[in-house]
Amino acid sequence: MKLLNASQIHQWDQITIQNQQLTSLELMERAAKKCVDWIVENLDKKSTIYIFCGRGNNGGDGLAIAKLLLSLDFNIQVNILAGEKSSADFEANLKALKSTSLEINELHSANDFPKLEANCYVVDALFGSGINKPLNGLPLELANYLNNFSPKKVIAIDVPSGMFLDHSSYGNTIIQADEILTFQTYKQCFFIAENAQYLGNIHVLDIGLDAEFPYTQESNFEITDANFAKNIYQPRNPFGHKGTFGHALLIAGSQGKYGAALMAAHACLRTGVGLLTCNFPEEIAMPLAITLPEAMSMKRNETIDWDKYKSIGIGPGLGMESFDIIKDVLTHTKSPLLIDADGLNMIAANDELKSLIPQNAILTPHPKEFERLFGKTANEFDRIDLALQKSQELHCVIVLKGHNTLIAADGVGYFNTTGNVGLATGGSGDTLSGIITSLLAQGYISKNAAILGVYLHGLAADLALSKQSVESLLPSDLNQYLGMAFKSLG
Ligand SMILES: NC(=O)C1=CN([C@@H]2O[C@H](COP(=O)(O)OP(=O)(O)OC[C@H]3O[C@@H](n4cnc5c(N)ncnc54)[C@H](OP(=O)(O)O)[C@@H]3O)[C@@H](O)[C@H]2O)[C@@H](O)CC1
Ligand SMILES: [K+]
Repeated sequence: MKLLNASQIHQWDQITIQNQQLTSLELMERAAKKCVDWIVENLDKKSTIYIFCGRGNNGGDGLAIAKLLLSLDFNIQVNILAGEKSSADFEANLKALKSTSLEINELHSANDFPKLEANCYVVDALFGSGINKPLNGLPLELANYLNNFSPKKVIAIDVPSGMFLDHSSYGNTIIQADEILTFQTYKQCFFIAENAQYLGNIHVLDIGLDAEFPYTQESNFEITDANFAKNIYQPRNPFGHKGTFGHALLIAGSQGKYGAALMAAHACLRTGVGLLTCNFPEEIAMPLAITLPEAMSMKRNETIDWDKYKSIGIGPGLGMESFDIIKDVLTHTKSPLLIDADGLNMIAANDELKSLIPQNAILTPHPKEFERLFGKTANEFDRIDLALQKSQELHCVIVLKGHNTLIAADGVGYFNTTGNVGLATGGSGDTLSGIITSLLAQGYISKNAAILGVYLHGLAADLALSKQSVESLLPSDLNQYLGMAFKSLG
């Protein structure tokens, strides 16, 4: 699913109004009704709901919500920012609300802020997709007031006020949401870790916007959900033999980091590779044979037959002392390549190695490794832009690992939607390397191996939560759930 920017979302609104022969006020009513359905189902009617409205259409939504809640006998209190300028639909809803018995509190200064009851709810309808500058003045004071109070829940309408949809809000004040009721589609800002503290649970409400419009739009960003993964999944040929599913070579492990190599190998096997050869330190050849008898092994300094392998994965637990082997691989490989961890760190420290990265290689840095490779950026949006730029320059795929891992390929960024914080532990990346190396060996093109690998890795972690908690989850647990993750694609 494409992620649209703020201006495209605004156009989407207009196209829907045209194509469905609606008024914008009717569309607003539809949006408000969806929010109210959610509120009725999820909030405790006994607690007061304080609704804070700006004077644009986000504020208009807030007023339309207030009108509906009033008709359902919810206990509400409505506050609007004082000001001259307002949208037509805001004015129409204000007029309608003023015709009821409800008293409306106008906020001219901080003295007008209501005293919030303990255990109340706050609906944040100050600014939505029309935000065009950081909060300042009275809205800023209000945001600080609400953030300091901590009501039972803050429900943001469309986006938390103060958050830009498609560029960085780094360092700005944003109203902290517990629940976000967003219209029709995810917004790019929801996938950015620097916004994490302001984002709560995100609920996408279908308000029936024009179904065709997103397909007519150019976008540099997409999200990879179940449908996306199903489309790129290649079901296993029932007549296949071990040669059909590729022979992978995994070059990993060093003293003190043997586990990384074993975890990568295990995940590689569980992802369906036909054959796996492990180039691991000699001292773990025996533990490997005992724990993963399906894997073959070779010595670290043994000559590699470059024609033999359908994919090579290098890096998990490799250590920084393996310069010769990474150089050898970068120079000679004829197979699709995945580079992770110390493989990346050695490249970052050496310009010659950097110049040898082959086309279509998959690089899987975490943010620190990314910084070592490509430099520091002022914020996460810039880092993502840099990943897109570097993936084009180097003709490779960059998997920027994080809460919503981004796969940068061909100038497009794909945000992954599976996974949980249980993955934030040593070994997760090694498991991911094994999975992607396996998919490469099975003939997936680099971009699809990276997208599907990241998706399956996250999904296995989500499925593992049926038995584990986000605290207890171990990367090696994922191997047991890769089977279920694959089954969900069939
Ligand atoms: N898309 C859809 O499908 C649907 C959208 N709907 C709703 O419409 C919302 C978008 O509404 P919107 O365009 O009227 O903008 P909104 O966010 O209310 O801002 C209003 C004005 O505030 C101002 N302003 C900006 N930043 C500021 C700041 N920091 N401090 C102070 N002022 C600031 C700025 O005016 P300016 O300052 O430029 O004069 C801006 O024009 C959307 O989020 C959703 O809730 C639904 O109703 C139906 C379906
Ligand atoms: K809002």
